Amino acid sequence: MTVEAEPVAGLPDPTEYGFSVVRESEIPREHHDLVARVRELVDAVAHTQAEPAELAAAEATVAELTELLSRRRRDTGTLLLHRPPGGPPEYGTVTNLVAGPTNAVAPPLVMAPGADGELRGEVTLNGVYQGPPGIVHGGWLAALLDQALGAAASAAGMPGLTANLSVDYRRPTPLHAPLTVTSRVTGTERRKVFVAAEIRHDGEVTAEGTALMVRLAVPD
Ligand SMILES: CCCCC/C=C\C/C=C\C/C=C\C/C=C\CCCC(=O)SCCNC(=O)CCNC(=O)[C@H](O)C(C)(C)COP(=O)(O)OP(=O)(O)OC[C@H]1O[C@@H](n2cnc3c(N)ncnc32)[C@H](O)[C@@H]1OP(=O)(O)O
Repeated sequence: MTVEAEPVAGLPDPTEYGFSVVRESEIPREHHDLVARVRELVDAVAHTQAEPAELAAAEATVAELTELLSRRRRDTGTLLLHRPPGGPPEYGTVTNLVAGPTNAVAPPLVMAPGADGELRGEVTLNGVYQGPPGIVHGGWLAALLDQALGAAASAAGMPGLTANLSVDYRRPTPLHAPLTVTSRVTGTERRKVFVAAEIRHDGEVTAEGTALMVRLAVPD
């Protein structure tokens, strides 16, 4: 494959384009703790068989908390700046659906370089991510792969948007079980970055995907 793309030497400062940016270290520990609790809450709400009066009491309590937390909100597009040791700075969104540290819907998936030059992450999904009984929803697996694929391009200094994504589901992916996600860049051509990723359970590939990421064009 022709190698014509070059890593983005220095992305422009996103704040110059109207983005808010937070560093990972700026998110208080208490916010991480709250997100972890809300993840448990989402799972509890999904599975509860509480009595109607208990449900009504819980609803009132949650409404109060929502009001409290909504008094000071971040911009939805706020970027999270991650500075991996030895790698280029990477931007994601702080509320990214798959990896956002403040998004209680995100498992989250954290990808980091492995010994073999791949990106690697571990994730365990609870019943909130269910499709068929006991099995992870295929759309969610596609989301995990998309994130891992985008992260591979970003970690190589070539962040972009997914232009296309192809997923093969090889085996049912179990809930409540540790999953390993791996991804890497397989080739580049002008602004096109070709990437591949896998999800494994117990060493066996349950889903794999390839994507074309088109590198961000730096605005004039
Ligand atoms: C300003 C400072 C910013 C700082 C950084 C900020 C943020 C960082 C952002 C993100 C990166 C970080 C991590 C995110 C990680 C994961 C998140 C998951 C990924 C996503 O969730 S992402 C959302 C879903 N995604 C979209 O929302 C894309 C919608 N879409 C478009 O925005 C355009 O469609 C685009 C940009 C894709 C291309 O548009 P474009 O105008 O820039 O480029 P163009 O069309 O010229 O294509 C160039 C070459 O790609 C070929 N090409 C294009 N499309 C193709 C296709 N489908 N199949 C085969 N080839 C294709 C052409 O044929 C040409 O090829 P060739 O070079 O050979 O001529």
